[in-house]
Amino acid sequence: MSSENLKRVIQFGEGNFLRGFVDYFFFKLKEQNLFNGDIVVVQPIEKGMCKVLKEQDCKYNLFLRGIENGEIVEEHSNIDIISDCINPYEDFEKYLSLAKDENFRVIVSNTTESGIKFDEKDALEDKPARSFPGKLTQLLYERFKNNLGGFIILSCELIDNNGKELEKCVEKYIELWNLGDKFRKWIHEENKFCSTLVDRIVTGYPQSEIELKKLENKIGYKDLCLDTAEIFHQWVIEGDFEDELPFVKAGFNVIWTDDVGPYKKRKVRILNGAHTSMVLGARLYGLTIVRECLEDELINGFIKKCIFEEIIPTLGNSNEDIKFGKAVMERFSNPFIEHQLLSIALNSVSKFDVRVLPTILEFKEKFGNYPEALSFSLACLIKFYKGDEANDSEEIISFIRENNIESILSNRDFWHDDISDLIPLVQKHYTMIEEEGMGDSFKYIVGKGQ
Ligand SMILES: NC(=O)c1ccc[n+]([C@@H]2O[C@H](COP(=O)([O-])OP(=O)(O)OC[C@H]3O[C@@H](n4cnc5c(N)ncnc54)[C@H](O)[C@@H]3O)[C@@H](O)[C@H]2O)c1
Ligand SMILES: O=P(O)(O)OC[C@@H](O)[C@@H](O)[C@H](O)[C@H](O)CO
Repeated sequence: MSSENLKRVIQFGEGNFLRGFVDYFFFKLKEQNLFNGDIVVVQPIEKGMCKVLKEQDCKYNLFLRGIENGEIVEEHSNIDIISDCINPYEDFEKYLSLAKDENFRVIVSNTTESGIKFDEKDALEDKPARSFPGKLTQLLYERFKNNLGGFIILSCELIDNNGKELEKCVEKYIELWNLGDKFRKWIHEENKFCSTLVDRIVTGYPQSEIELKKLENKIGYKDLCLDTAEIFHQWVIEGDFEDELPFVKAGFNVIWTDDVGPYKKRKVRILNGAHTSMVLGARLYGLTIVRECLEDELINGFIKKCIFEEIIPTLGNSNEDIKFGKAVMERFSNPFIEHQLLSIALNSVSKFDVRVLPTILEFKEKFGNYPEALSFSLACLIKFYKGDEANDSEEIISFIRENNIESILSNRDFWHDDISDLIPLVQKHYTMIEEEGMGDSFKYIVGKGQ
């Protein structure tokens, strides 16, 4: 393999997750001489970390820590796989010129759940288009006009069918901007939009001063892009590009598959579902990080009830689900990771709608009654949003603050379904929280059914 460093990957997003996951994968691949390229990062929105990253030569430290097979594993890498960071709002021509470099072969993105959206106000002449798919279409069109090959596009956003949804948005821009059938054909024949599922708890820049100082002492200087994460990782990718991207050969837990769906459902329902159903109540109860929840007997019992008595039975109780559930309990107990409840609590209404509510409704269908712990977590969500720590859109927060349980649960913009049948149970739990407090309420919920 040539020692020349080619620019091979264009990465939309410079956030903690991509730096703690995808960039680490490519860094390791290159270390093993299985990949001879660098990554160029594109900042997808106007404000971001590109300037800071560039100021430190696009290098940063990543600390991975956890327990594997009963052993403590700690890994520190000084990641230097990024060769440039481009802010298309400041240098659109440089951004567009990426399309002309034939060595680029891979596009990766993680633009959060809000990123893969079509915006009809975008124009081809915008410098740049506002949305991420708009920017991507501008780049792909430029590449097509230069008669070059297409890309393997790996979407990491935590939405259903991320790759297909991104392709649909590009299709809409082809219509809106009249880019023609030849380009459409090139898009579908030369490019592969892969849906993927990512899994790694990335806790980012340390929030506690003690933790920060400890890590800074290890590296001996201040790194504003310092990143922390667990050791565990899984990347399930639709397609098979192992020949070009030999992640499995490099020892990564990567699964090339025809269908990401079942893996995603398991991960979102169990891991993200457990996070979202536990953090708001645990925060009201006075805890700060995930590990404390596992160490607290009451909250530990609550999480177990959510995962093993409500979520996994709804999924069908397969051995794989049970194994994953047990692994999640271990991952949450990771003694090295400080995962802030408030960071998980961000935008909880939309997370609850996608990660928890489907289990509540399917449980009722399957077993005839609503799951006690998950329904209780909906009462906790409402109580939390009525307090002063909620972090969500102004519209959502004020609606919950100003309305009663009945109106909140009848709001179809939040829940996308008729969940009015849940009103009496959630009302009962909400009243219990108000009258008995969080501790006794958790005791009641955890004790029920034993
Ligand atoms: N942190 C984790 O443990 C973890 C694990 C798996 C998946 N994820 C997912 O990754 C996403 C990013 O997490 P993070 O920790 O890197 O957050 P972050 O805040 O560090 O980074 C967010 C990134 O998204 C971009 N972005 C934000 N809003 C956007 C928009 N409207 N359009 C385009 N781009 C936008 C930002 O520019 C930035 O690059 C989250 O949505 C999360 O669901 C996170
Ligand atoms: O990243 P969010 O805010 O969408 O969700 C919070 C956590 O549930 C999430 O980050 C998990 O830690 C992650 O999805 C694990 O792979």
